[in-house]
Amino acid sequence: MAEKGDPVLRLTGLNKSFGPVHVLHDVDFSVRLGEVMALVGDNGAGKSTLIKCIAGIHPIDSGQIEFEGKPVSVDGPRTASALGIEVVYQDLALADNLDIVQNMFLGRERRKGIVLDEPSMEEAARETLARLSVRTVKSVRQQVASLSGGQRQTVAIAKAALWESKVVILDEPTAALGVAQTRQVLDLVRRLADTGHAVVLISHNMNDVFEVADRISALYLGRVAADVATSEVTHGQVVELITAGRSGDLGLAPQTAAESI
Ligand SMILES: Nc1ncnc2c1ncn2[C@@H]1O[C@H](COP(=O)(O)OP(=O)(O)OP(=O)(O)O)[C@@H](O)[C@H]1O
Repeated sequence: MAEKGDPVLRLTGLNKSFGPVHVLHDVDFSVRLGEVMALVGDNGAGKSTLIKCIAGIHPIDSGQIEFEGKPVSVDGPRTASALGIEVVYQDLALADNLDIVQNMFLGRERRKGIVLDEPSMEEAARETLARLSVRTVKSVRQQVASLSGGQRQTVAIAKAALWESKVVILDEPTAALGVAQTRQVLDLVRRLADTGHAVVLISHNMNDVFEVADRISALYLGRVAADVATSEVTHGQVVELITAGRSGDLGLAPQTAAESI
């Protein structure tokens, strides 16, 4: 049984090209249970490509993916889900015309015989929201169309946490939110890690990153420019890593700072 602090997902020497375009170069990346790992990088650095490789959407060209210490082949989104990897994409993929319970169980409904087991799904949805201390949602039977941006993000994150997931990848979860809603979502991101998940947070917002991340992995033109503890770097250094692939006063050569776990 994996425990908090254990490496759960580890990628080594990952390469990915689209035709002649070599997007990811020998990428090493890992995340542990109980930690928030920020994945940062400029537009086009390869963040989305990397998470899509983890989520089984893009096949990798070379490299290794280990899950709970064992090499795995993530050959499709179902394989990723079965391992316990969930991705919350920016568009959230929630159905407006359905309520929170229906959204959280969409495509994975529980049945009792031939009918849907509504009480059990409702209870599980409520429990998950309570476990994550979500108080902003009044009723789990509320239509998603009636929720604010922050509440929608909360539901999408709780949905990812519902499925015995171990790794939850969040793509810019605060991008469209105001100050108060950002605060709620960041608190939720932290609680997700504190309740034992490994969280990967893609963000362009340095305040968010410094507020919730334990570690930062910076991608620059498809290469890992640094993999460092948040406490060991400044905002300015991370901005340099993102924009120049290195930070003079940090003294890190690409990938030499990657922690071995
Ligand atoms: N399906 C594809 N076919 C060809 N090239 C692609 C494909 N997907 C991504 N790329 C290229 O890969 C590079 C990395 O893109 P990616 O979307 O992974 O970056 P990103 O770091 O997520 O950027 P952003 O912050 O803008 O979302 C870009 O040059 C992009 O044009």
